[in-house]
Amino acid sequence: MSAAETALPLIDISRFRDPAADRDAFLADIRRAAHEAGFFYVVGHGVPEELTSGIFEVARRFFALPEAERLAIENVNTPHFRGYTRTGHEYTGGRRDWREQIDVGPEREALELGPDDPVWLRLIGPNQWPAALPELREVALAWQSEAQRVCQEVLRALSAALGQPEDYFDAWFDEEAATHAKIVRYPGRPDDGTDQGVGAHKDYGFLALLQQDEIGGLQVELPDGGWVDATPVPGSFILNIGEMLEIATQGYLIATKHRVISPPEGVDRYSVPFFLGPRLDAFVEPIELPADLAAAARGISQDADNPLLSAYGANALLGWLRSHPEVARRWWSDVTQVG
Ligand SMILES: O=C(O)CCC(=O)C(=O)O
Ligand SMILES: [Fe+2]
Repeated sequence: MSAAETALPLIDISRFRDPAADRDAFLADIRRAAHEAGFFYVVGHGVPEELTSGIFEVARRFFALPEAERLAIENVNTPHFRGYTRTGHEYTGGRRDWREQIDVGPEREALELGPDDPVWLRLIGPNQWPAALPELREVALAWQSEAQRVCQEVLRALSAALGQPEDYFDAWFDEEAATHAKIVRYPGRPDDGTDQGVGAHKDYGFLALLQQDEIGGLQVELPDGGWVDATPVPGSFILNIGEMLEIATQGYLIATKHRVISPPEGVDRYSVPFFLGPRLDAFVEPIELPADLAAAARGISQDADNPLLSAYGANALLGWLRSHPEVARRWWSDVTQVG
């Protein structure tokens, strides 16, 4: 499948630093992709093939481990939403997602918190790694660091495309940035007639990056409410705009809804999404856009069931509590107000 046959735009991010490339043409291309679709393929990213195949290889080995080994790092063990989630134990839009996964965040110790500290600081804490597959840690952290590098490069290109200095957002993405990755397996659809691999949603950080295998199933919502396939393009990542960037641009950039349809019975799909979240204490303020872009800003679409809160930590916590009710019940039942 070549990019010309796909419904979403394709951006070669290496053009951003290439002295021989036409910078204005490149910025116009990435601006259009992020404004119109909010979803695009990225090539020219420089992530070694060894790492992209390595992460799928450890993923296959992890999900093939006996259930007891996977459950040894189940996310209900800690309050930080890290570690393993069994198939059918995560929810989107109130409905069960048919996928199993490991959540990985930055390697940090839990904080000693007092009663006046914001509750979302309790999200910070260590990862859980499988004793039976020690190489997963190294590969996952290396992959995550490359995914963050690519996302930050795309964010710098978007900042420039929006008439801002390239480093406009850099301060939110220091070593305390709330980034995270998921290593996901979508089993073939269950025999109960459902096919929700993951239900329709927007991502709530600044940007998300996705490495998907060749199976397909990711779909992206069109402005008219229809859905298009984000067909796999070998060697590419898919990048999409998150809600924080939609807020910062007053809707000039768009956080597009997407979902995953389960593969057919007997087929597994693997994917590795990465979410570029800022520091938990980031407050997202509107960018002053050039007049022509401001005129094309659509405003922010508030969803009554999923209100946008301004401090990133509050949004992130709300998202985690909704999608992982078992962790919420065990570790967060004292929390009645997140923001
Ligand atoms: O696995 C995929 O293709 C997409 C996953 C996704 O959208 C998410 O986890 O937020
Ligand atoms: Fe997503």
